[in-house]
Amino acid sequence: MAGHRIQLENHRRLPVRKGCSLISLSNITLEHHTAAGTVVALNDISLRIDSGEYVALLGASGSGKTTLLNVIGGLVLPTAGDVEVANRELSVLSESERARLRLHEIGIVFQDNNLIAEFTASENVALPLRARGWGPREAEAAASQLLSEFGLDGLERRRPVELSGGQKQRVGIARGLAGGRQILLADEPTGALDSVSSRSVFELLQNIAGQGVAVIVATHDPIIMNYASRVISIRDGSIMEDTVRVARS
Ligand SMILES: Nc1ncnc2c1ncn2[C@@H]1O[C@H](COP(=O)(O)OP(=O)(O)OP(=O)(O)O)[C@@H](O)[C@H]1O
Repeated sequence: MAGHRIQLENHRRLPVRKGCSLISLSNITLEHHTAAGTVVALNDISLRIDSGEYVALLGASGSGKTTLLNVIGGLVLPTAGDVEVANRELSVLSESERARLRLHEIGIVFQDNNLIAEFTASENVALPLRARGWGPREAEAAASQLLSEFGLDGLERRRPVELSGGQKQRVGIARGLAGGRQILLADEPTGALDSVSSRSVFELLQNIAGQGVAVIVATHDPIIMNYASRVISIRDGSIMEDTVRVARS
């Protein structure tokens, strides 16, 4: 589906404006205390990410990429430092308030896409909308619209097992954005894909960022360098390099 330009008709158009701070991390440290000693997963990370940015987090295995996504998504709280996401300071929110913030503002996409096997593509995408209290018809209509914008016309009623790896990832991304979330976090979204499907997914994410969403992708896949607008290299829990770049795609 390379070259398919999404319009995100169904996406909140405003107030998502390019260049507004959506994520702000100040002096974040995250330590794990294990029987074998303390592991410093993140070490004094400060970072601001704006709407419309397409950020690639690159680093070796164990460098802290997933931990950083988890901190931004409010799935774990840091040992020290402040995290502000979509104008909310995460440390003062309860776990359920953070879950609610994710439901409204933060989509998360994983390597194995985490789609519910028994649900159709549109039911999977409708899930977060139903959780937000949308009626079934309204949610499924919005889901179908989003799937169509993502080049999945005609596949709405298929179950995950009846979709290719790339199609499943598109469904997962559509679910991540359903309802107009402003932030999309993706952890190795192309880890299980061939290079053609990987390009297509990275291009889709580029288009999504072009609509004002802040897209942050943790990956080992160098193909992302052709698409991301900013590359952050992490080593041993610290930012080694943070480069804003012009995508070449
Ligand atoms: N629950 C935990 N307990 C102890 N150490 C942990 C825990 N979770 C992660 N770590 C450690 O924190 C560090 C960062 O892990 P993280 O999963 O963020 O790395 P990563 O860059 O995402 O790796 P990969 O590319 O392999 O997914 C690693 O040293 C890891 O072993």
